[in-house]
Amino acid sequence: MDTPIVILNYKTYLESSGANALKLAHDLESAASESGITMVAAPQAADIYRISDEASIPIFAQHIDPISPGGHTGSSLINTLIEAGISGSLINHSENRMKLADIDEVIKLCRDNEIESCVCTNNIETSKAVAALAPDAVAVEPPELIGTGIPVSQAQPEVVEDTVKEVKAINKNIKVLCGAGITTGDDMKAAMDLGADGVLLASGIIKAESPKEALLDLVSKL
Ligand SMILES: O=C(CO)COP(=O)(O)O
Repeated sequence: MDTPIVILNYKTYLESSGANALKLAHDLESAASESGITMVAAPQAADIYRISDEASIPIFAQHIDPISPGGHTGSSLINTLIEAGISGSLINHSENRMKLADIDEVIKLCRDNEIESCVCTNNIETSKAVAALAPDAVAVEPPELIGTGIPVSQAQPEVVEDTVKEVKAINKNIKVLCGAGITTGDDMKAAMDLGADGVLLASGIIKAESPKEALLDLVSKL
């Protein structure tokens, strides 16, 4: 089996913005090299180049717009994000939801540009719908648990287990991650025991006193 994946969604916390975004990237870099676990940073668009210039870690965008080059003021163009240093993107995060047709368009843009697509979903049913679009990964995150510190893998294990089962039945090549409230080694181990390929998380690491120690604790039970 492939190694577990950790994606850290930087969101728009001050602790993960600007100079702090780079500091966190170095924490991810050293935690990944000490643990051997793949750790991906998903910073704000404005911080992507800063991180790719200074750190050696995979970087995902938090969002890509379903557009081609031209007149789209204020949008995030995939070509520019790739040049800035991304190798993948989150799509349809609960805090930035998209229409189904636009999700499909962005998955295709990622495929055509040979970068990874990770579509966020809110439950088992939307995970099944998205699996039909064949992204590289689906990340199921019940919105009511996001930012609460209550881990989906322990509070709603059936959501993780059934999403894995249903998505893999549609397309076994799609990786299934879970997120919302994931913080500790026990939370991540519970996710992996339920069949997940990894976790997508934010506040538990970003708000920790030592993000690097929190990352090492996260993967300590694997
Ligand atoms: O939305 C999330 C990651 O994309 C989860 O956020 P928290 O880890 O803060 O609950």
